[in-house]
Amino acid sequence: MKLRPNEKINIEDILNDLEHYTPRRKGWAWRKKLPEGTKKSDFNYYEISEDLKNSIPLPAAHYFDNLDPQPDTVITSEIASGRFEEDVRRMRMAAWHGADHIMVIRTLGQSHIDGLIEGTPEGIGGIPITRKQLRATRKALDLIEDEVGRPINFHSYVSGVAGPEIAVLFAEEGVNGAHQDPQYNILYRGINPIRSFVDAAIAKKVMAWANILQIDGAHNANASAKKARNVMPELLVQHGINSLFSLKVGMKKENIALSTVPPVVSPSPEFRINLVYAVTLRELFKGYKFRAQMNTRYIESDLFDATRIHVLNTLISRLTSADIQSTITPDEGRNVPWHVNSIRGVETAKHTLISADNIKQYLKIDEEKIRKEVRELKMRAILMLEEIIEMGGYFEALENGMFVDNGYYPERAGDGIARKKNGEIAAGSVVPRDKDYMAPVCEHFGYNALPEELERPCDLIGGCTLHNREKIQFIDELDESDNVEKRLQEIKEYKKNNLIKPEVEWGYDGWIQLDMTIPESEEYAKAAAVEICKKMGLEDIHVIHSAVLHPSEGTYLELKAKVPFFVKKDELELPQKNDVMSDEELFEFFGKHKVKVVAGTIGNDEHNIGIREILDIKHGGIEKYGINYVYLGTSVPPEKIIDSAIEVGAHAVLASMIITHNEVHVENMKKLHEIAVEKGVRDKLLLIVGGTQITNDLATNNYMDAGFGRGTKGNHVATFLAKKLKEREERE
Ligand SMILES: Cc1ncc(COP(=O)(O)O)c(/C=N/CC[C@H](N)C(=O)O)c1O
Repeated sequence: MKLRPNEKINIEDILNDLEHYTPRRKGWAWRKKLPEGTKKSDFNYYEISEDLKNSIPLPAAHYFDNLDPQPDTVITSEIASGRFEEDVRRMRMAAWHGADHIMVIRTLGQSHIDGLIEGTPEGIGGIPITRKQLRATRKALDLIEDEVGRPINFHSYVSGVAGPEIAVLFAEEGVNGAHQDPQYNILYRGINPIRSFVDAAIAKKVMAWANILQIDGAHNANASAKKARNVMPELLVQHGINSLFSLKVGMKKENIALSTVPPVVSPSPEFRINLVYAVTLRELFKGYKFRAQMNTRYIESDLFDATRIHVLNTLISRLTSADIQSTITPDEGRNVPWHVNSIRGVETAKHTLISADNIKQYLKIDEEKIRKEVRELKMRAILMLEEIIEMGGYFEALENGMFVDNGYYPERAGDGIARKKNGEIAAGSVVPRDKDYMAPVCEHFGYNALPEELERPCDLIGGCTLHNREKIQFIDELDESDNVEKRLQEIKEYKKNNLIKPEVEWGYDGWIQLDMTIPESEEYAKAAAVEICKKMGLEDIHVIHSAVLHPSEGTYLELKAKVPFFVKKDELELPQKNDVMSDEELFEFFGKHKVKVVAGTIGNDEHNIGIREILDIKHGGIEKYGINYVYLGTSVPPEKIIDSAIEVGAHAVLASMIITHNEVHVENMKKLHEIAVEKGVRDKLLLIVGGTQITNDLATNNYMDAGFGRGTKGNHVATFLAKKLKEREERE
C-alpha cells in the first residue's frame, strides 16, 4: 500500500488485516541532521535536517524557491479527537507540514483505566488505548512516513495503574515514545505512591527494551500550581527524581527527555523568568534530552495570543536547546483541537525554529548576568531535595504535602498536594514477591527466580509476546453499537455520492468557524452574532471567542456553527485557472524580449489604484519582470492611448476601466478596437483591459485580446503578454 498526494488515505485499507500487522521498527527515530552551513537556495543553514519528499512549505516559501527546510528539532503534534480513523487523516496533514512526532493523548485517559481494556467503545471525548487503535494508527503512520520521506514517531502515555500493561502493549505495537512519570500518577491521578513507583519500574524496563523515548511529567506542576513560577525549584526536583529512577531501571540517557515547559507567560515579564528555568535545567541535566512545550494552562480562546506564546517558547528553545519542540494547538483553550489548529501549531514551531537558525552565533545568553538567578534556583532545588531526605524520603515528603506547594521553596504556602504512602487508589496492592517467584517473561523488572542456564526467560514458554508475535491476542472492538466500522458505515453514503460538508475534526461534522466584528458591547455583540448566524440558516451556533476591541465601540467574535446541507462535488464548476508563469520564467522571457506597453484609465474615470498595482514593481507589477511602461494617467481618451502606443512602438495597451454604468466600459472597448483598426495597427497592438467588473469573457466578446478582473496581478498580465508575443514570434 502506498499513499499518493492526490488520493485520500483509505481507512478501510488501514483496517484490513490488522491482526497480521507487524510494526516495522522498534524505538525512537531522530531527524537526520545536515552539515553546518548547508546551502539551500541563497541561504546557509546550520540547524536543519534532511528535506521531506513531500511537504507543504511556509506561506512565504514561494518567494524563496519554495524552500521548506526542516529544523533539526523533532516537532510534535498532539492529535486525539476521539476517533482514530479521523485522526490518521490529520496526522497526514501534520506530517506534510513538518511534524514527525505524533502524540495521542486521551481525554478519557488510560490513567483512569485499572486494567487493560481490549476493544472498548469510544470514550467521552477520547478513546482508551486499545490494540486496534494503536495498530491502525501505526500502520497509517508507516504509509505517511513513506509519503513524506521521514520516520514518524508515534507517542502515547504510560500512566494509571494499568501502566505496566500499557508499556507492554506499546512495546508490542511499535509505539516509539511515551510519557512515563510515577509522580504524575501520584500527584494528579491520586494513585498510591508505592504502587506508582513499582509500576513505573516495570513499565520503564519494558520501555527501555523497546527503546521508547520517555517524556517526564514535571510540567504538570507548572500547569497545576496556582503560582507556577514558584514551583520552579520543585520542577528540577521532579525532573531529577524521574530521570535518576529511569536510569536506575535501565533506561539510556538519550531516551530520557525532560519536559521543559516555561512557568509563566505575558503579561508577566516571561522571557527573563522562563530563560532562567531553561538554562538551569540544561545545566543540571546535561546528556539528557529536552522536550520543550509551551505551558498549556495559559492557552485561552485567543488563537493569536496562543500563537505568540508558542513563538516565544520556541525562541527559548533556539536560545538554549531542544531536541523535541511540542506544539499545543492554539485552540487548546477552546475545544478538542481542530485540524487547522494542529497544523497551525506545527507551522509555528517550524517557522520559529527555522527563522532562528543558528541565532546563538549572534545572541548569546550572558552567562554572568544570568548566573546569580541560575545558582539561586539550583540552590533552592538542592535544599528542597535535602529537606525531602530529612523528612525521611520521598513518600514521607509526599505525606507532608511537599509537592506542588505554591510557596517559592524554601518558603512554603502549605497548600501542596499531600498523598498518603499507604493510601490513595490501589493502596496495598503491591505484594512482595515470594522467594520462588518466577515469571517466564522478558524485560520483567525485579526479583525473578529464573533457572540459571536460561538464555531468555521466555524460552521456558516458547517465547513471550516481546519475542513471539503469535502470542499476541488481537481482539477487535467489542462494542456493537460504537466501533469504527459502524462510524464508517454512517458516512459511507456521503462518500459514495461525493457529497461535501465542511469539517473541523471528523468527516461530515459540518462545523464551520466564522468571525465578525460587531460595533456593540460584548453582550450585545454576542447576541447579534448568534442572530446573524441564525438568519444565515446555520445551526448549533456557539460563540467560541470574543475579544473586546472597546467596551462600547466594538467586539470581535469567532463563532462555530453547523452547515445543515451538503455540496455535491460532481456539480461543482471549477473556475478557469488564471494561467500564470513562474517568476523565473517571466524574468527569463522579458530579459530576452524588450517589451513596452502604454497604460492608463480610459474615458471619464479617475480611478488609478488598480492599474498602478498592475504596473508598479512595488505590488509585483509588470515592471518587476522588466516590462517598460508609459503611464498616461487617468481619464485618457481612447484615441490618445492608441496614438501614444504607436508613437512609442508599444506592444500592448493596458486600459483600466472601473466605471461601468450605462455600459460605458463596453463602449470604450469598441472605440479602442475601431481606432486601432483605423490606424492600421490592430494586428500589431494587443488591447488589454482591466478593472473590478471586467472578466476575460466580457473583454474578448468585445474585440479585446484579454481582460483582467478582481484578484489578478502583474504576473497574470505579464504571463498573457509573454504567451501572446511568443505565439506571434513562432508565427513570424
Ligand atoms: C506524565 C503524564 N502521564 C500521563 C498523561 C496523560 O494524561 P491523562 O491522565 O489525562 O490520560 C500526561 C498528560 N500530559 C499532558 C500532555 C501534554 N500536552 C504533554 O505533551 O506533556 C502526563 O503528563
